[in-house]
Amino acid sequence: MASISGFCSSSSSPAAALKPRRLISPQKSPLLRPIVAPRTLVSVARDISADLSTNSSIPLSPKSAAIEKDPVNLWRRYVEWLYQHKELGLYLDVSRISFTDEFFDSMEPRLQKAFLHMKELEKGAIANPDEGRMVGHYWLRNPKMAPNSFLRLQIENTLEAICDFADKIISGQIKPPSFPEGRFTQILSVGIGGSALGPQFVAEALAPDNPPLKIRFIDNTDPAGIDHQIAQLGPELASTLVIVISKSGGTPETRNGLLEVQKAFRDAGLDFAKQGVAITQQNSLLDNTARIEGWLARFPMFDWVGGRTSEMSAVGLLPAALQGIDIREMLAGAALMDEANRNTEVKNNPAALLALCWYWASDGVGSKDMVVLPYKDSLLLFSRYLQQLVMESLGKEFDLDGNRVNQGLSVYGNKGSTDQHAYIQQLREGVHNFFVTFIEVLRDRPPGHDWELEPGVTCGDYLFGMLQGTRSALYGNNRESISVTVQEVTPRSVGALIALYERAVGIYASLVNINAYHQPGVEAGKKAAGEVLALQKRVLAVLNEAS
Ligand SMILES: O=P(O)(O)OC[C@H]1O[C@](O)(CO)[C@@H](O)[C@@H]1O
Repeated sequence: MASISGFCSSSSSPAAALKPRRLISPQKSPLLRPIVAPRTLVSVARDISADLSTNSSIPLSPKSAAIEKDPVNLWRRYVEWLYQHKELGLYLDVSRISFTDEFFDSMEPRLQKAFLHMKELEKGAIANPDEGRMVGHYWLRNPKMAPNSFLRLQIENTLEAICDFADKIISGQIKPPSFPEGRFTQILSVGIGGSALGPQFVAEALAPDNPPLKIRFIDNTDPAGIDHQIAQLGPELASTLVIVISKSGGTPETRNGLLEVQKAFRDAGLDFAKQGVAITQQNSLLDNTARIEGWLARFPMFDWVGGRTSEMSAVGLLPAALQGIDIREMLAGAALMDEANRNTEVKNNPAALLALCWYWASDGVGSKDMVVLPYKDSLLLFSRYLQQLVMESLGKEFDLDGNRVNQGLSVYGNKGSTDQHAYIQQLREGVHNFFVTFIEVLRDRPPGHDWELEPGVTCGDYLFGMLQGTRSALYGNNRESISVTVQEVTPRSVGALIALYERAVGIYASLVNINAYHQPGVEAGKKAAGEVLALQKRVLAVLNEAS
């Protein structure tokens, strides 16, 4: 590709140069390995000075009895189990999940088996027997791992095409047809499920304050919602790029969204085809429609990428690139994380550690929900994104041997410290049916922008304090938690987070012996909806005949 502008270029992570304020130097602690999430140290120090054993107001279940109450032992557990990815600046603290050594030993052979499954998957095994397809989202960030050169080239060429197209749209080389002096200013993304959640999460997390193109989403068949999005665009409909995303190319909600938008274009006297872009599988209904109608562009969705793991395919990369997000950095972060997750030593494999914690916390049967609490506004949609990734993958009626297991792991969450003033009350004192994942971001603001709103205290210090305080208060009442810490929210760290959870889901599915890569339950709902619509048509026909 001739010219790749900033959003597609690869550069070294700004996190490398990060020096957050008021951080404890790791060198000051002889117990620490070279890099430790420095603010986490503050929290451990805080726990050492607190007598956690006096906080418990709920009788201990046998499992809760494993919760480490001695602050010094908790500290040792933290040091022993802390996972650090130095290049990514990512830390995983599982010390507040109280799995025992016996549990760990008993899971080790199953984890080794899961690693073999993942290896087979990456080599191109048919991992979705229902649909007879491979599951290759890992190849998207490391095309060399693709099982053959045809697939490798497909991935590389698509990435080049995305960068090239985004470059031309942003630079104004490709112009809106009825606006020859201007350039495209808006994206209207039409898609649902995996064809919306990743792009929504990434837009919220990474889009700059003034992106080259602003993005809006139609992700439902709610007429009022659709009207609202179109009304908000107003005259800018003329400079809107409409990206219709559907792997299957036949999802009814997405089709309806497309028909509604096409009508809005007709009403405004605009030629939709010249502003329409399709992301879908080759020869799908959507692909054929876009080809026959001569849409502005078409990008492929591969059959070996599932909707919920499609963020690093054209589904996520094209909208991100158009918003000025460095997609090569996202891919680099994901590739680094994938590499870490190929480590067969469990302690050094963050996805395996996560899967192990989920299994312990939910008894391997989903008995507890996963509450995801990012303490960063821009990560607000992470839990919503994870909801599909985790629940559509793990929520299965049968295991791989055909036994009825009704597996799953429920995910919900919003953000800290906002939720402190909503449902944390119940988490601390109410029904004990969850474990928490805290997502901590060390960087408060870009360097040079912070200020002290009280002597010695910034706004970000409050956020940090709320996270540490909530975690300690929950732990004091036998509520377990995992903490994931990143230096800052960058394309690289977001790519790494996505890859971390994708792999953890794959490993967990293997631990509980289910197929993570199909969604038969969703099909049942779609079929039932089709029957309702068919019935409505018959009723209308009868009424029309009668009148
Ligand atoms: O991209 P498509 O084919 O429109 O599907 C959208 C979503 O529908 C599902 O197939 C079922 O809800 C999801 O797995 C998928 O992400």
